[in-house]
Amino acid sequence: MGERGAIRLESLTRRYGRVVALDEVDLEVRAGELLTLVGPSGSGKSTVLRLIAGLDRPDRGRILVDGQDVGRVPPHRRSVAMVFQDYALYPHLTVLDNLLFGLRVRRVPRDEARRRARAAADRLGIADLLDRYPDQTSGGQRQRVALARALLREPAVHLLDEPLASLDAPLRFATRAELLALHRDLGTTTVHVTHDQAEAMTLGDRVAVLDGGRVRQVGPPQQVYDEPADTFVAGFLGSPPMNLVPGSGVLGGTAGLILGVRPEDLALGADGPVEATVEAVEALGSETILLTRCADGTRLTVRTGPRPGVGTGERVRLRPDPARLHRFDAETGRRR
Ligand SMILES: Nc1ncnc2c1ncn2[C@@H]1O[C@H](COP(=O)(O)OP(=O)(O)OP(=O)(O)O)[C@@H](O)[C@H]1O
Repeated sequence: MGERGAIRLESLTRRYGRVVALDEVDLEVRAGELLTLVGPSGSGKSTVLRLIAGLDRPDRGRILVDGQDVGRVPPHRRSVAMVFQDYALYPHLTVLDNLLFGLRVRRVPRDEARRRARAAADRLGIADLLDRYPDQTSGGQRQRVALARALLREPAVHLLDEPLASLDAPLRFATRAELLALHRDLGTTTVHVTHDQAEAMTLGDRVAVLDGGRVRQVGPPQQVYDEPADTFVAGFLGSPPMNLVPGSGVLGGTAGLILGVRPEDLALGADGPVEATVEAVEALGSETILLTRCADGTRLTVRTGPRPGVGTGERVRLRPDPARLHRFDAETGRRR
């Protein structure tokens, strides 16, 4: 476990006409690691997965799996299983036959194939659905079937393209925990694409942030959150995003700088140095988001506890945590 499936992308470039989907991407996924890939729509996340799976070819650059250049290896020969958001199950086959399909193709003996399919179905809690057709199951169940099918291939690499995106919130939460447990047990190298902030923060050993076909930052999620490499990452990871204010504005600093402070690092208090007016209050139950505006027009988002006791139109004073102020270069956006 955990010894195979190391991936190395070297200067990977993919253009579609004039669109540069990936621009000289260098990225390493360690054997046994779960890496989450996040970024806005169109940033190139799916393209990374398709190239690793061999479903598409790069214009430039190399893909190494366990040190071997897989550029000329066809998809079915790559030890890679991909799970899509839309499951891609065969509608005319039962759940069991969907699970058996890949094993049959690989000529696994019938009894062994059935035994393995049942074991995977048990593992994912779908053992009582084996005789149903995909359209007789729920979205969450279908997702589990797709995951079970990927498991059965026992690949060196799992590629998951937003596998939880179509699940409702409670199911998503439960399935996320299951995915994590599964990864811990199997130790299969996994690249997980997501839009979801919570998945980005909790699922991976490391997170890679992609924007415009370039890797902006790679690191353990908490580290990327605490020390974003540039204003893009600062604004992308975290919800609501970090407040970014030009230097010499309400957060201090000097011209040529952009200062950043996360909503949870702005405390409400009578002696706070920043004065603002509350424009909107979002009570989320466990916490409250205040949208405020300073006299110079700067908008600051504040995250505070439930029932903060302030309403729309009220004046508040805010104290930024000085230890949690971020400084970026106004010109390059890079962290300073
Ligand atoms: N087959 C294709 N033909 C033309 N353009 C494409 C093709 N596939 C992807 N692109 C373009 O390449 C860019 C990257 O696409 P990709 O699907 O990798 O983004 P993504 O980050 O996965 O987006 P999303 O989060 O919306 O799925 C986009 O601008 C997209 O429009």
